[in-house]
Amino acid sequence: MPYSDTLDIRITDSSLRDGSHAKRHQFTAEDVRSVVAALDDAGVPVIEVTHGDGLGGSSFNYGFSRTPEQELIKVAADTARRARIAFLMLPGLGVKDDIRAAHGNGASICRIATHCTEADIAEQHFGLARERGLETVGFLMMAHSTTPGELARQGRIMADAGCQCVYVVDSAGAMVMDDVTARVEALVSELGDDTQVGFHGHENLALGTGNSIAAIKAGALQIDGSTRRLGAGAGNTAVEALVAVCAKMGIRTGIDVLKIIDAAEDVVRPVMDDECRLDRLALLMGHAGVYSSFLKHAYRQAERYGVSGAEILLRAGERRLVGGQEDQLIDIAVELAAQH
Ligand SMILES: CC[C@H](O)CC(=O)C(=O)O
Ligand SMILES: [Mn+2]
Repeated sequence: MPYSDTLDIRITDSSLRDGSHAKRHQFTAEDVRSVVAALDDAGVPVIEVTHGDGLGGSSFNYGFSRTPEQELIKVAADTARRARIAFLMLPGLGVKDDIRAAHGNGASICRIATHCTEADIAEQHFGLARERGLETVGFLMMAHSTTPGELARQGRIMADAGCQCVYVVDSAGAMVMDDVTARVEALVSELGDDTQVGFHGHENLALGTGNSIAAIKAGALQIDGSTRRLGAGAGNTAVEALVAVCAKMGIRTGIDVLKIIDAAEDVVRPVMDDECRLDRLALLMGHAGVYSSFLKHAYRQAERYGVSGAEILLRAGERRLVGGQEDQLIDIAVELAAQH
């Protein structure tokens, strides 16, 4: 079943949200204006804008935003002519009033993220979003760390709470194609036709595009990416590459291949501090199953305590740290410093 009469899948560009991690949350209103204008012109149907850790993420633990995210959401909504603006929130970090404010500022898609075994903490937020007429998406993060069956059970909790599309989120970029297929198929079979399934990939094993195609073949109708891979870790699936591959495969995305390639080079790259690279630490994240947004934190603590960033990440993987435990990287660095 296609996404709609005109699209086989719907792509959400996350460069102004997941890319916030790579920018250490320093986006300006002008960055958002220029990127949204270019993506909108290329036909990207959904653009996500928020602090990297979602509404309310601007904090000591995650890193303070340069520009208040509600202001960025408003700029995005005022700039987009066709694209819809989405925001992300993690229950507890963001609160219900943040959802109301984002809606008031022009966003129309509410994406709620939980660890992959904790969907129940999002029930009231899905309820509020649906009451307000927002479209809803659920993000089951670190999906590599649980079984397809458990993921399907968690997806059912989200769907029953009002979620209209449940995402398999490969937060650590740790999945290979068969892992994606098994998880997407389990969710599709649990949720049936009433609730869609999505996939959000990271490039830590260089499999973002391949994994996204595996997800589409298994029945996913919504796929995330970031133009120029602007995202945490080695970045997200490159939207321009995914669009080009889909065009070759006859999968309709509604995005103009040449325009999105130009947007990546001429508009998004100049906004980035650096390319999102598949370097030693990023690859280790995929290998050890570490949350992609820990990358900049690992660099910072390695430098601060004079220890190896690679060792910090390997220990984080052994401890199976989850989002929100960024401060544990400090503990690990202190421990390593004491041992050396
Ligand atoms: C909210 C934190 C995180 O960056 C969400 C996400 O994109 C992921 O888990 O990959
Ligand atoms: Mn991500």
